[in-house]
Amino acid sequence: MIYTVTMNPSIDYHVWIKTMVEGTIHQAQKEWKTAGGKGINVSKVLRNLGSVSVALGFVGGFTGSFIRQQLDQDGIEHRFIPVTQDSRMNIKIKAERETDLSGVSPLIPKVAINELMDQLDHLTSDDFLVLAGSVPASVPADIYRIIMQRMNQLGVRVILDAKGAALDNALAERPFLIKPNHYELGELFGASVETTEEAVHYGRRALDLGATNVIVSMAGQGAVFVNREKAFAAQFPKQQAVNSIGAGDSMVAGFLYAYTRGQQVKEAFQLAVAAGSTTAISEGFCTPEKIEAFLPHITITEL
Ligand SMILES: Nc1ncnc2c1ncn2[C@@H]1O[C@H](COP(=O)(O)OP(=O)(O)O)[C@@H](O)[C@H]1O
Ligand SMILES: O=P(O)(O)OC[C@H]1O[C@](O)(COP(=O)(O)O)[C@@H](O)[C@@H]1O
Repeated sequence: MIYTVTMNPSIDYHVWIKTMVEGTIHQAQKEWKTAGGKGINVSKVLRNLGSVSVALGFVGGFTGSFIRQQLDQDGIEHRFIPVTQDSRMNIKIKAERETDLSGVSPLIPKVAINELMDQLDHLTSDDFLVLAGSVPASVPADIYRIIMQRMNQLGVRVILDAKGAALDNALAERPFLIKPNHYELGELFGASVETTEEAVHYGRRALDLGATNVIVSMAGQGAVFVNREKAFAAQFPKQQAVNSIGAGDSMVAGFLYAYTRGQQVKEAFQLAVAAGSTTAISEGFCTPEKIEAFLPHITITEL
């Protein structure tokens, strides 16, 4: 089974305006509201692709009820732990450029964290665990490292999609896969990662720090995959992004979907790129049909 953990779920409020002018009132042209947060997005894309997963994490208040309802409607099993304060709302303003405003996280009491740990202690070596997204301020900053230490004892493979300290301090626990974007990878090493060569170089340094497989996403410029045996670069024709929110999460889901069906890392990487790109260039998340149509446009080069 695949489990996803979203420590900090959200309602993502996507709103389209013509032009953003600071200090003025804007009339929205279009809007939509979805249950968000990186682990939840991974569960949604896995569901689109036909894979079952269980979504875990903390939700609370009226926003938390919305998140639960949406997952119920989508047919995604969830075992969220309730907290008292409202789950956050993240605003995604789409004008000439995209501007994000991430809301304040609810307080997560220690008892809720212990409950999550109890849930995770039931996982087995057949399971994959996705730890994705930010960690609320009230949760220990090294929670991913702590969870991974426990998962290593159980033989659970962990996919870690985090940045900053949450990524840095968990790498030594040997995540099965990490998927930083090129900024996040650069931040890890205090470097700038702009080119394929730099992505491969710093991706390999992440292997030295403990990661088993690394995908470096580079938005519209492509992506890179490295592990101890292989290195690949993915290229695709330049496209206008329509909605890049969840593109990275779609990559994680695409890789997992293919890998858990026995595909080799090269094919899993290609599917990851197709999933990320078709999410980025469409309004909703990727679908199997869109992925199928996009796959032939991806060139994978072994480096
Ligand atoms: N403009 C675009 N055209 C095509 N694919 C895109 C575009 N922007 C993002 N993608 C796809 O989505 C993936 C993840 O995007 P990226 O922005 O790097 O990740 P994140 O959402 O984690 O920041 C990229 O590797 C690529 O496959
Ligand atoms: O937990 P974080 O890092 O604040 O990210 C949460 C946000 O990221 C998203 O999961 C989108 O992530 P990506 O665009 O990186 O795939 C949104 O749904 C959510 O609002």
